[in-house]
Amino acid sequence: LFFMKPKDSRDGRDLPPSPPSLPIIGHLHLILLSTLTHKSFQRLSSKYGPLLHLRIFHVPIVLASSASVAYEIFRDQDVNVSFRHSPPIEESLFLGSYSFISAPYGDYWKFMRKLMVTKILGPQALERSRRFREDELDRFYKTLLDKAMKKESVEIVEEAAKLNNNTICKMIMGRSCSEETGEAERIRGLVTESMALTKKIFLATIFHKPLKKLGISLFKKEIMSVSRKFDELLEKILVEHEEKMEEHHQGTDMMDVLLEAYRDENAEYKITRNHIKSMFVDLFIAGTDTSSTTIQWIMAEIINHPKILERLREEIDFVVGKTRLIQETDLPNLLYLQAIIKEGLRLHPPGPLLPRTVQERCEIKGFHIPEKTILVVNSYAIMRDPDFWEDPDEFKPERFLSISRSGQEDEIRDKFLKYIPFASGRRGCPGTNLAYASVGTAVGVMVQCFDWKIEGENVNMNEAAGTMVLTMAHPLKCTPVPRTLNLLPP
Ligand code: HEM
Repeated sequence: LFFMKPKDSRDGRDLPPSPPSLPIIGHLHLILLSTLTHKSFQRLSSKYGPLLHLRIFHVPIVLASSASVAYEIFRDQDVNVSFRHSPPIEESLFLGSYSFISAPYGDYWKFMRKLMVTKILGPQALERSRRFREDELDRFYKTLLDKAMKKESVEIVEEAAKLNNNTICKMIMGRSCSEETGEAERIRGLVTESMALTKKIFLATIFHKPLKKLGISLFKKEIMSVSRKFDELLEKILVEHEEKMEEHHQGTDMMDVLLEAYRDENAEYKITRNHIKSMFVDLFIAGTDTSSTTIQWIMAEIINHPKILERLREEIDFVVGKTRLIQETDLPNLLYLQAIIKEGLRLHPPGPLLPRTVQERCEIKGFHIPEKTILVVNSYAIMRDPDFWEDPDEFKPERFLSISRSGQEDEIRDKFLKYIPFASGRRGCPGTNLAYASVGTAVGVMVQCFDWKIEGENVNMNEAAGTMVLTMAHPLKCTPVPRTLNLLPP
């Protein structure tokens, strides 16, 4: 009975297979087997199959965990799975109804995505904002140098978060967040508070409908408090930009781009001030911790693999030399560094689970998926699948040197998608280019300019439980020792 294929009660068609469940809680006990949800899901899929139908209390979930299932989902059902569950607190700027991340696939999402790809995060826009990032990278290097001179240890994720946060601030506002007035600190604090809330929001999203009927609104107070603090800060920045626009100042930062769209009477979609503010909250949430945790994991892997570190340093010394700091424009010539970043993201994707909603009933791998089902793609399991990856749990950047540049096209032709740290399809990450640039230059500077001392033999690579972004259980702490370089002033 346990292994009988469950049927959709309405029309008797086959749902994907389902592991044994318990009354009331469904499969919750299986998901709680590990405190790391992606690992519980990985275990379930290796035991019961790559496409499963699960249930947590009354909520049905379809779990996808193989490269060929991912291919079918992102190629054949892309629009149909380009939806997320509606947000629990509509009026919040933070993952509420103004948010681009929470937006359903529709006119608003399409308008913003186009703006983002053409004017904010696309290659040409990134070229225009390159100098903002160079300034911040220089500041990052100087902070590390200062720590090195004082022989102080550095918590890598913390410094990387400051770098990414300041970079995004600068790209949004066209100026640095002021450390003196506490602006930078406030933004960092808000991002940390928001990240701590994302898991709660995910739970609230799943359970808010039945609870709302009982008059219970999960975590509303906490979510609205963060939203109000963001609102206050972003309104100030917005007004600052409007005043500059009135003085006919021609700005090039993200706020200028969105204000122009806001004032455009003929725009395809009329955005509001709340849309603008919410978009920046989205960028902070989606772009800060993801990149910082990736930098941390990659540094940990490199420190644990001295031969890889040595080879990377040789490459950087050869391509960049010892008289200037690595820059974004060097990255296309640093193939081993690129391979290291890809391998780091394969083993440690910051978003190991990709939650979507299936909008209309459809078929995947011949199984019936009812409308409005939550779909979870386990990118962690897919990128460690032993059927597709040799030594799947080993850090071996060389594997990406042998994969052709058109790796993803080959995958698509062969009808599988085995490398998806940035997801795929329409709702895939629009910040991919920025992420590769930020992670590449940060890791590059740390390897080019410093040796790293750790306490003990090896870095502990355990994953932290209870976070939405996959991060280290024991944050990497190490002491930089400056290398002998002859850096000329920029
Ligand atoms: C290593 C760094 C990063 C990784 C691994 C990453 C990964 C992802 C993934 C997997 C998704 C899609 C989730 C899904 O399919 O449901 C996503 C979405 C998104 N990412 Fe990134 N991301 C990174 C950095 C960034 C950066 C730097 C930005 C921009 C500043 C950014 C902006 C976004 C946005 C706005 C979305 C939502 C897209 C939508 O809903 O249409 N990400 N990211």
